[in-house]
Amino acid sequence: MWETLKTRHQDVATRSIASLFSSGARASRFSMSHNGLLFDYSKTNLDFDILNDFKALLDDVDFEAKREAMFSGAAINETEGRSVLHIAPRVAQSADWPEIVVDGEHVLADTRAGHARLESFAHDVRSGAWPGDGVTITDVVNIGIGGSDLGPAMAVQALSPYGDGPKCHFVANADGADLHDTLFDLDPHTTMVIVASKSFTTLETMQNARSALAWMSQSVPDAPSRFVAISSAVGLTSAIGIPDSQVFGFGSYIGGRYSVWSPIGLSLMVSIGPEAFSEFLKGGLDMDQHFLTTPALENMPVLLALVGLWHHQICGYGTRAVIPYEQRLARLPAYLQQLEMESNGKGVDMQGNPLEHGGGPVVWGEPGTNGQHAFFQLIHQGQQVVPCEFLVGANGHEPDLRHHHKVLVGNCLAQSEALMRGKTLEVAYRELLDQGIEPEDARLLASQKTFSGNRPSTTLVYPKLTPFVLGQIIALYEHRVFVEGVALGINSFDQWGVEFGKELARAFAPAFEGGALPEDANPSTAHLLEYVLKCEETRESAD
Ligand SMILES: O=P(O)(O)OC[C@H]1O[C@](O)(CO)[C@@H](O)[C@@H]1O
Repeated sequence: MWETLKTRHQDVATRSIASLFSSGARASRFSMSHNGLLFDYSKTNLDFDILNDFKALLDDVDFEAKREAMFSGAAINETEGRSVLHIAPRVAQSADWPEIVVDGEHVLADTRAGHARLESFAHDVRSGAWPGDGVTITDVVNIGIGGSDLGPAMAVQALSPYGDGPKCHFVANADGADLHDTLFDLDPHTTMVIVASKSFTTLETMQNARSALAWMSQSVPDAPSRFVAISSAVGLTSAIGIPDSQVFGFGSYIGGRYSVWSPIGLSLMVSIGPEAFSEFLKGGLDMDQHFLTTPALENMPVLLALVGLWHHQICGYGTRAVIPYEQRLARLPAYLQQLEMESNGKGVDMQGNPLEHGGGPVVWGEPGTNGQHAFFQLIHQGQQVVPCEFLVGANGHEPDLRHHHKVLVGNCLAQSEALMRGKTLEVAYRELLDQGIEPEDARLLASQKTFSGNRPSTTLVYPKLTPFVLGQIIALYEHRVFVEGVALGINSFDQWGVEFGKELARAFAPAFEGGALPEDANPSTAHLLEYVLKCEETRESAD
């Protein structure tokens, strides 16, 4: 099917997307809605023949059976020998969802019990009942990195209008500046620290946790009592003395970058409250039900994936820009970078063979309208085509600033229109003449003001960024990653590619304590280190 799709691409490569609208019904036929969300992919070069070829491709790779396997708890993460059940916290919200049994463990029953315990703890923190010494927690510092940071950080910001609990802060980087700048003006007496790490071995997180504990110990006599641990490796959490009653575990079948739904989302739960957090889970559940039961070509995550495969694998566009017209989704592109690039940024298939059709694209982005004043120049006139994925809410949370929202939405719609429509040399020239520019100057300037157009984009419209809607959106993207991974033959749930760099960082550590670099270190690396150490000595003697 890949070859058929590539041939189709050759046939339609020069076709104008705008011309596809001449049939009149394209806008409604190449968009779909589900429970408040509208996904419009009409401003792409996809047609029904292409979609049907993709459907055949999904049949070839047994997509429906693989989807069923994920939901039923089969060990589809083969290289780590694990099930993939980030859906568990969501489907556990439905009393009727059939139990999922993995290695004799009743996943949903366990998930519900763990969730109830977490909810009770979050209630206590929010009400001031915890820590119980007359202190009310005003600030929460989540120490974690990757999936133990990006999901909660993105969601806390996204749902800030619902945030009526303690203020949440996030520390991820090994750079001490991150911890320093966060703790700088916090009161240790009223601060709770969450150490969030699935493995509880991640270097950055462990170092930040120890330094935060030292900071807390200067003022709070029983500092570990203000710490909470969240991990799949609960046996390791005692290393920093966190009491068992403040340790919340979750199953290893929930991958780090898929873990915002699990206890890793505690900071979000404390911020918006357990009821609103349940709404977030229910939004995810809504998307799960849709994804699991809807035919492929009416299925939102599948369609999102097919657009992605069409643009990257077939058209050869190297990157995908995600542009939320929603300031509070400022961290969504970073969140999706991990979700998509750590999942599908692979070079080999499940059997270890080089991927025939490549892995996932580079994902990047910024909120609109800011991006318009930064990188949209290239998107409109640069020589490479960057498919854009716009997201926009029909409503904002600021009724008094509704006029701002109209401008925001207007800009979003204008971008997708301009990208597709373009502007010919002739039109640009005429416009300049109409402005009274001399013909010779107009001719010169017109080429600068020409837009090739025919640049694809999709738009996801949601009613308002509520906890439920955010849950729908995040689950939508997660399932998209799964579909793309299945189509390409990738295991989307391991991340061996990040291990080698970690190994070398560990091996280099002694060189900073008077030891030596490993013998096989490259001379360039040795030269850089020598320079750093020299500067460090200079700084110390200057002190
Ligand atoms: O939650 P942990 O185990 O500290 O891992 C943090 C992150 O590190 C990674 O393993 C990559 O190094 C991610 O997959 C994960 O989200």
